[in-house]
Amino acid sequence: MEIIFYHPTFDTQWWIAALEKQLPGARVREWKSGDNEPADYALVWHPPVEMLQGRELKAVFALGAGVDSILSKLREHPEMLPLSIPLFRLEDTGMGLQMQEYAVSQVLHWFRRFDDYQALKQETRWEPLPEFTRDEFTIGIMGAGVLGSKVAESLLAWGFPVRVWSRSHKDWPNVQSFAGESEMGEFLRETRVLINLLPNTAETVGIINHALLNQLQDQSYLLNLARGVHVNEDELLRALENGKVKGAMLDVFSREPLPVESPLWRHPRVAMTPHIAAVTRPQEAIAYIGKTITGLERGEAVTGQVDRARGY
Ligand SMILES: NC(=O)C1=CN([C@@H]2O[C@H](COP(=O)(O)OP(=O)(O)OC[C@H]3O[C@@H](n4cnc5c(N)ncnc54)[C@H](O)[C@@H]3O)[C@@H](O)[C@H]2O)C=CC1
Ligand SMILES: O=C(O)C(=O)CO
Repeated sequence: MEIIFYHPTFDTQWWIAALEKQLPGARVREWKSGDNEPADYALVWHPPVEMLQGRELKAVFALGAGVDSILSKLREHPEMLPLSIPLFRLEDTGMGLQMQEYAVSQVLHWFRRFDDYQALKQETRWEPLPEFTRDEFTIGIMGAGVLGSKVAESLLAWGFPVRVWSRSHKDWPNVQSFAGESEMGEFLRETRVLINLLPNTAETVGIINHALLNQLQDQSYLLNLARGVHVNEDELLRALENGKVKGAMLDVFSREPLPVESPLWRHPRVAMTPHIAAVTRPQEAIAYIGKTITGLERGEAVTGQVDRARGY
């Protein structure tokens, strides 16, 4: 079995050795421009069109959870990957735990008013503030997929009321579930902390805008863990000014790296990280890819295939 590998930043030689160990009998090579030799599988992140175009592959694996960048390239270059070749993505593979760590630490930060105490410290003020209670801290998670479900689980364990909004209703214990546009308003009305874990699709671009933020409770919080294009950043800044939103924690931005002139850098109630909420964990990713390739070779049912028509 021949596997080609391309990632602009990963330690390719390390990955090749680990993949060959996971899949005895497979020959893994780094794809380089000009390599047209046959291959059965391709493992990629931001692949050049030339790498995939015209190849008779059994499957392509994206080395991340979100496939928006590869799907957007495919819209420009549909010849890069015919629909007959399945595209897989990483399902959890260690990202669920990272998202849980991120979400729990940030929600507790706001819940215990550490943002307010930090602001008081700037003014040298010693001032105990009233406590928040959990019943005024309802968590609303947009996107109830692999990662959204993990985040819901961890915040439930901390005793917060949790609700989710996605395409279809979920029957999860102790979680209120809302689905589709018709239930969006009801979902937002009680939400105090909005956590975004939607995929980037034509339907979700710009979804966190003035109209949506306006339906949240006053003095709400936004945690964006998914993609920057989900948030209209100018409208978020306005909501921060008019009191709708009290604080935002952003891991992802409409342009990355975030340009220095963006006012988000300087806003006192915006915190940020540079798109590190959940990174690809090599061992877990390789175990999943190995298991999935073995399943495909045996003709077994596997999970993680992207629905290209749906866009995620
Ligand atoms: N910031 C970071 O470091 C990372 C960000 N991500 C982002 O997180 C996203 C989510 O990942 P997973 O949970 O694995 O995806 P998933 O595909 O398992 O879940 C997506 C969820 O969104 C819902 N959804 C999709 N379109 C919708 C719509 N139009 N209306 C309502 N609900 C809709 C689906 O029903 C599903 O519940 C990824 O697409 C990626 O962009 C993923 C990993 C790391
Ligand atoms: O896997 C993804 O989609 C990511 O955003 C990784 O950072």
